[in-house]
Amino acid sequence: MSENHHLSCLAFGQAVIGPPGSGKTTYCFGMQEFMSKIGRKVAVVNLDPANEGTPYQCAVDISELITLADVMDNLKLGPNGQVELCTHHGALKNVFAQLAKWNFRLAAVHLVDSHYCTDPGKFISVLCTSLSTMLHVELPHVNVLSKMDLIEQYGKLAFNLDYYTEVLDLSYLVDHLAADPFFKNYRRLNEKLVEVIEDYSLVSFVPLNVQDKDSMRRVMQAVDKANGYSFGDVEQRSLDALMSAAMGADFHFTSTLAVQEKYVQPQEKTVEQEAMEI
Ligand SMILES: Nc1nc2c(ncn2[C@@H]2O[C@H](COP(=O)(O)OP(=O)(O)OP(=O)(O)O)[C@@H](O)[C@H]2O)c(=O)[nH]1
Repeated sequence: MSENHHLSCLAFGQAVIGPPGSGKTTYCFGMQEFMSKIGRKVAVVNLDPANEGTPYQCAVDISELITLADVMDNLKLGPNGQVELCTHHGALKNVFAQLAKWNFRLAAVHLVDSHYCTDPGKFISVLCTSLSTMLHVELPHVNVLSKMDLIEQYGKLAFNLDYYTEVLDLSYLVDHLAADPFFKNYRRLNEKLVEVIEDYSLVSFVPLNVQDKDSMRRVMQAVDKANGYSFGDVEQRSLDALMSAAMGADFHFTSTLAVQEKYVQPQEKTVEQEAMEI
């Protein structure tokens, strides 16, 4: 997405991937705006022919070359299959490998809807998809929990936010799931799945709310670290100026606890907890 002036032969980029509706278009639009504001040269390339009427300024749009209808007709495919492109199919991986040959330093930015954290079964499945995407696309990788402002839209979190972002001891998640009579019979399967995730020890998440500049900065810096982009003094000064104008002194997205306090409703205390505090 962005160019580094000091290394004219290199370009740095984010390969934004994730399931349908996870917020990729919104993220590209927000990141383009955010980076432009701090003086970074940005070009967004749309590689999804099904993506119509993108809100961001597109430097290259694949739908000018091929449409979804053409692909479906020629290859006898249905309209779905977005996730498999990242977990199984070779096409996307080949595109990234070619871009690497052309000196693009890419990091994958994998977005998943944060409300999956409120359902332990879905969260295990998100962990599996994230891990197989990381292993398949073979790029430096940043997993992002998108739409933080909607995290508890469909239910409450059973654990603190850092439990989900840091992917801490998953046995608690399995226990929690086993308490549900529907999932009781699948305990062994879930234990094995989380064992694979823990053995690799690769998956963690950065929380994101695209409306929040501090949150965008945190994701941008995680991606910069992943793809090796380093910026100069001028950009740092623009970033400092933007951030000081953007947020109150009391809130920083760098702390997961602060993010939790902002977006997660406090748990109701039990009588025992109230008594302990007294
Ligand atoms: N509240 C809130 N809504 C968001 C956020 N990010 C995305 N959305 C909404 O989520 C919906 C899906 O977002 P998109 O950006 O279109 O998702 P996508 O991954 O590009 O979707 P596909 O192109 O269908 O794969 C839209 O209605 C967005 O407005 C966010 O941080 N907060």
